[in-house]
Amino acid sequence: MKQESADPNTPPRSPSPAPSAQHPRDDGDAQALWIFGYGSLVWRPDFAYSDSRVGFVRGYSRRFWQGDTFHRGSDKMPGRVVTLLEDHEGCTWGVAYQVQGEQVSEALKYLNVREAVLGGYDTKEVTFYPQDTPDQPLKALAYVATPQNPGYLGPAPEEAIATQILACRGFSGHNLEYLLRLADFMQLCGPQAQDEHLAAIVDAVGTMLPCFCPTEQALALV
Ligand SMILES: N[C@@H](CCC(=O)N[C@@H](CS)C(=O)NCC(=O)O)C(=O)O
Repeated sequence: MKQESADPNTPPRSPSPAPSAQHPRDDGDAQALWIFGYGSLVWRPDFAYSDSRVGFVRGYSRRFWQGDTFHRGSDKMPGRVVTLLEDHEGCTWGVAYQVQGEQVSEALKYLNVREAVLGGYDTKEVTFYPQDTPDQPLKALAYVATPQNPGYLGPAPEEAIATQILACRGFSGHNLEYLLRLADFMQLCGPQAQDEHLAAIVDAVGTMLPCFCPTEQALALV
């Protein structure tokens, strides 16, 4: 191939090595990200993280308004899981997880499947207030199911939601486990963490459970 004649006084310029995926530019900009969980992520993050904080986000309320046909339900009997509803007066307690370096891509890849592909959730940036340092809020990524996603069920009376939860199960387990593990977390957060919607559903489940749990007498008739 004919070489272009170069100026004999100018040495050929060797291209500077571009940063590659294997050797990203080390300009001290280490990747770090906080991920806010307020439903199953509270008790089963299932991704590697470097740090975690209990705390809350303002301007959102948690609602069991997302249908789930995989983790806690089926196509015939969709379960109910939580999403965040924009609510100026709202406050939702959960856990923020810090992922760093390679944990970032691993966590996002995993959550994209678990939350977005299988769950219908979108990502949204929220401001998270750690319980211990509410004066030092953090930017965090949250997975929110909007009314535009096909699995969205929207509002229903808490008694109806409780009935649906009692009747459903999916690949991750019974929908009741999902409800009670979240209620357990809220108990641990202490009296300042209130969620009236969650408490009303737990109360409705407690009222209905005897009807779902046959007595010894009823079992004897089987
Ligand atoms: N995005 C919320 C809710 C997440 C959630 O509950 N997603 C469902 C997908 S429909 C899930 O991962 N379920 C796993 C399980 O139920 O164990 C969170 O941050 O916790």
